[in-house]
Amino acid sequence: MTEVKRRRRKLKPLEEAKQFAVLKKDKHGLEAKFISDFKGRGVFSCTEFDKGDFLLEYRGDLISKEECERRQSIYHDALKVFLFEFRYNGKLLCVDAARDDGSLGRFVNDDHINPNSRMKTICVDGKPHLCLFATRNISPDDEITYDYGDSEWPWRRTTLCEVESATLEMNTLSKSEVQDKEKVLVVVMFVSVSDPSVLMHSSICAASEGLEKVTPEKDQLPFNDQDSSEKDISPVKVPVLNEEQSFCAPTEAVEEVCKHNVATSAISNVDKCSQCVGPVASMKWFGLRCKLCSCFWHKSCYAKLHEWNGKESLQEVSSEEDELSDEEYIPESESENQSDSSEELQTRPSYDKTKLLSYIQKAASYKSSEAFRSDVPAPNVSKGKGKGVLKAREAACMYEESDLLCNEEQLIDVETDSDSDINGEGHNPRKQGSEVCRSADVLMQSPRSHHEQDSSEKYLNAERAAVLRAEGKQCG
Ligand SMILES: C[S@@+](CC[C@H](N)C(=O)[O-])C[C@H]1O[C@@H](n2cnc3c(N)ncnc32)[C@H](O)[C@@H]1O
Repeated sequence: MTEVKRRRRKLKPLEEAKQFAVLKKDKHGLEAKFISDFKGRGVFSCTEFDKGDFLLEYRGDLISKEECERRQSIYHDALKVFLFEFRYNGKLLCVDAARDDGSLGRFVNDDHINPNSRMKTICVDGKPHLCLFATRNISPDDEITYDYGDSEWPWRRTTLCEVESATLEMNTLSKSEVQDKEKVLVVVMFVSVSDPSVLMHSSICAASEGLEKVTPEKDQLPFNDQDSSEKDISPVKVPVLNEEQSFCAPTEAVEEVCKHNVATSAISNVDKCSQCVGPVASMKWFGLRCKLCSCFWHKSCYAKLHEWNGKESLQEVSSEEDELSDEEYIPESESENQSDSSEELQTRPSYDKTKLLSYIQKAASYKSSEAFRSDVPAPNVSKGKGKGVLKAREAACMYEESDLLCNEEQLIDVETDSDSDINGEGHNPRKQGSEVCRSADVLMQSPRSHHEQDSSEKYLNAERAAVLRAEGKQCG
């Protein structure tokens, strides 16, 4: 909070205007707000929480280590930050929260000095859920933070020593400039990484060294009693992925892997154009998003990149979007889900429709009953199996948090130690893959009702997930 308040005083008018605009609010007294271009969004309390209270779940697809690595290789850097790797029962797993499902867990920032919460795993039906609990009393307006672990995260490099060496290297700043704390941040960003957006590129490798086991009151848990099976997990010592793997994401590699399938989209200002890494000022901007790899571009940048005649396609998008230029500032602060209109373009540079269709068909032909919650009916599953996938997801989205059940003794610290295998279980990717994919859909619930969510966006998300599954062959 201190940093936030300090930064707030020095903000320019536009920054000031967009800072702390509420982006999302949940019903449990938390909300996501934009903090700064440097830190992005964060989660803030809008009520009192007591030490030990459950705060939120880090929701997303529960995937295997192999699938995590695969997604890392195709994801845009801005999405990699949502891959949360942890060790559970001797297995390396990952929760991928890249898809914005409306939940707030994906926006919680790191604080290794004075965090106010801690991540634990809660076992439900043998599947881990990452849940955040308050480690001290939290007041309204406090930012919720936890310790991402003992990696050298770039944003932690704000010591004077680093700044001084940065100054020497750059040989451009005077001593007095370095003493300005506001500039210190910029210097560190500039020296630590050549591209500031790389700050958003690291996977979260959760560490929980020295964490004690916590047993909260039953009513503090997001789940009710069911299927108690306590897991003992050793603490983390090494991050699962080293920085090189986590931070290395050349655009060229993404280009090679993905035959982009772009759609016009309202894009959050923390997501930058893959080509020019802009814009820096808009709250939201209109551009193109690849539905497969989730790269973003200005239309003009994309056109240049692919020698594509953007104008031709622009005629085919909705008139509402025609009125907006690429970098146009959109003053309203709103939930991304609400505003993310994804209208597919008719003309695409390298879109292989047959291939995409075959991916979706492959995905649909998986045992869908296994791939989704067994207790979630898939109403009106008719015609194409692809549609069935969508319906099942919609049904899953209707479930509330309280529909998931868990015993209080199922609470376990999150750890990412790759050395230990407590239960002596061998790593079985295939079995694990099918297990985790089913579980992934348990986790894919939205706190909003399915009526509130834009159905076309949900379809696109389901489609993208189907493509990812088909490519990964993890859910067979
Ligand atoms: C899971 S995301 C958290 C939400 C993120 N702020 C956003 O707006 O999407 C992790 C990313 O947030 C940023 N972040 C987290 N903690 C931070 C901190 N203490 N200072 C600056 N940036 C931070 C980093 O870019 C990191 O890669």
